[in-house]
Amino acid sequence: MAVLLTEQEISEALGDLAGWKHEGDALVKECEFANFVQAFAFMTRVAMRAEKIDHHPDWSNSYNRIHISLTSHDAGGLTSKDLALAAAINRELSK
Ligand SMILES: C[C@H](O)[C@H](O)[C@H]1CNC2=NC(N)=NC(=O)C2=N1
Repeated sequence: MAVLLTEQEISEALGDLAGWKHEGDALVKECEFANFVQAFAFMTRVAMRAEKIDHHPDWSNSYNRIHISLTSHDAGGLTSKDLALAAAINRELSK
């Protein structure tokens, strides 16, 4: 099982993760797109990345908005896998 990050490790990492906030045991981000198709295309790209790193977002979609929450369920909090997925999501958003 992955090791939980310390508060200091989390706040340091957030410096490089634009738009992400630390809430409880999760990193959260709100995304807005031009329309539903753009939002769903983004979710599909992220789904492929999530499968590759075997770490998956908790998220919800309403038309052009997506609420994303990342946590490591098996570890009971934030791990390096959440940071890796948050960085991968930001890379997809910047394309
Ligand atoms: C067996 C497999 O590694 C686990 O089920 C993985 C898959 N994806 C996961 N994703 C997230 N966010 N948390 C997990 O604990 C988790 N566990």
